[in-house]
Amino acid sequence: MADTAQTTTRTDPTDLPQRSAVRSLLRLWPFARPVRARLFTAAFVAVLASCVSLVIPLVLKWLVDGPVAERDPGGAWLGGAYLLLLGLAEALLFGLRRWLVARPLAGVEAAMREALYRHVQRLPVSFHDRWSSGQLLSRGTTDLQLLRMFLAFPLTFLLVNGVTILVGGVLLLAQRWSLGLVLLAPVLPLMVLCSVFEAKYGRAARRTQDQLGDLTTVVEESVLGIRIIKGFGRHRSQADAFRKLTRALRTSELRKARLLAWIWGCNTTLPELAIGAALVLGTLQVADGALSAGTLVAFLSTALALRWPVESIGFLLAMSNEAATATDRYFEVLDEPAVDAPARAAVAVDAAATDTPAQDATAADAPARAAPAPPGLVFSGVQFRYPDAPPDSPPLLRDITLHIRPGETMALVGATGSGKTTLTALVPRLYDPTAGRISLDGRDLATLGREEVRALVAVAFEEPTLFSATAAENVLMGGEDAQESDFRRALEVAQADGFVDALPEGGATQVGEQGLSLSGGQRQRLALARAVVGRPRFLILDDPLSALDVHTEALVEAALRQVLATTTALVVAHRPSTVLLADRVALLSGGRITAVGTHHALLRDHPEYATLMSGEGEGAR
Ligand SMILES: Nc1ncnc2c1ncn2[C@@H]1O[C@H](COP(=O)(O)OP(=O)(O)OP(=O)(O)O)[C@@H](O)[C@H]1O
Repeated sequence: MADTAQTTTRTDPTDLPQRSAVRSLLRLWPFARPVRARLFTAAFVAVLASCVSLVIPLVLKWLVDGPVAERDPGGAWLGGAYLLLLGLAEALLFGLRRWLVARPLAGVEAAMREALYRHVQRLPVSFHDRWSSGQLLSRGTTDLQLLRMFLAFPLTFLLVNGVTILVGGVLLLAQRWSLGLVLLAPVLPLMVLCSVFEAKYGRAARRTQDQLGDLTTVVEESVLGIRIIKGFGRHRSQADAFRKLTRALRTSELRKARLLAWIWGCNTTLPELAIGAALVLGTLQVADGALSAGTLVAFLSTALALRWPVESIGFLLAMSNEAATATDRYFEVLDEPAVDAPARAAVAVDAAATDTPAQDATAADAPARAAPAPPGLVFSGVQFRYPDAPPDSPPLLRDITLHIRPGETMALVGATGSGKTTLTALVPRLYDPTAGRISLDGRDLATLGREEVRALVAVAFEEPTLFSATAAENVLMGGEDAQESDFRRALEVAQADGFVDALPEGGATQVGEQGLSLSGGQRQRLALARAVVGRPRFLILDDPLSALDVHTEALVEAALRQVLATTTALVVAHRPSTVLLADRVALLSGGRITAVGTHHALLRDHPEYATLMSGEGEGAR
């Protein structure tokens, strides 16, 4: 996880490339496009409402210079009625705007969340190795909420305020240009201050949102690892880690608040000073008889009507910046290439990027490409290095050449950390080899799409992962078209039928988050049932019986033997009992397959294998 800090927890936003908030926000267009008609109508309605508010000072001018000056009560009532109607119209228009955007924007948020979730499912495992779950969670929740709020509020109001300030400025200049110039004097300095604010706030927002992601990771790990935390009494250290992050987040939030207070202060003070100066000048002009009282009232009412649009600009810019940061964070995930497509071209590129001289990789590949691969599961000159491994380290797997014939079961044996799990992970294309080729019944794995691979290959890992669903749903995940009879057969193979039937609602019983309401052995048996339910052509089992007691292991092995007889299987084995399920055994050592043969032949001829099987090698772990 060393890279996580670099890739996903960018707590130093100065490392980030300079970005334009507008360019970032424009990337939202494809999602906002379907509701563009509503968005534009809502913006138009809001502009209209704002312009209505600017008519109010003009009615006031008419009222003061007309009915009030002429002491005409009928006119004054009429003026009052006009003002009431205008106020009502403004309120109704703003209400209409809100109604227009609320529902479609909830839809935009849902569509973006769905797109993110779908994409995350399709991303390679190497992506998930690098990214912490908290960073993904915060992008799918808080960041998307920020985006919905931006589309609902700041996006419209930046436009509305801009138009209001423009129209108001023209009205001010038209009413009394000299006073208008006094009022508009702060516009330029405010624009400069706002652009400085925007740059600073953008960095602060990025830092905060990344820290929120880190915090989510800690909370999630604490919840999932609550048994370990309690078991080892790690409450205090966990709480310390949490407190450290919350303090860092608090510091960043305070910085944002300080910046906001600063721009809010400037946006309030400078216009207030200008209004004060205009009031003094205007009063002097009224006293000199150069200006009517009605014009001064209208002028000042217009100026006051412009106060909120000017003051709120800092706040709207802050929200827009947070939305731009949220957009960047969202697209950082969405821009990652998925692995649906066949990877043959990628393999060629990756091979060139490895430490192995290009001609070596090509040499290893060449025969495999020239001759069609035989049926079964074939590894030809396969090389693999984890993407985040140090660049000067040798590949974890080198020149793996192995042929598992159709219907054959091959056990894979090797010391801890020798790369057995990694080798098996290449078959369902959780990772792609950095060189060489794997073929399934003569078809190059790298030319198969994800769906095709899933249809051919099933896996059960040493660490069984279950989902918060029913026992049956967990098992049936292994075969889309599986029937009730397949389900029963899979349970029998995994010796899971007894305990599943004894659950309160049988197969329909919820197994709890990650299946934690079941024992380790029960989870492992359900995972095994999931692997065999779809009658896969190729079966990959990574030490699937490790959590079972000796008696259950013997029963599962007996049933598994029948399944293995009809499929081509690669089984990672640590114990002789599992090895005996296999027709032949491959010994993985130093990143290579150093021996292939029957269990007894290897025991006789290979001291390393004999040591591993005797359990002495395990002591070296
Ligand atoms: N996602 C990863 N990124 C980088 N290195 C990894 C990753 N997963 C495993 N490794 C490294 O690859 C090596 C082989 O790991 P692997 O899990 O394949 O071994 P194994 O033979 O299955 O071990 P065991 O028998 O203990 O299960 C280890 O040194 C491990 O640290």
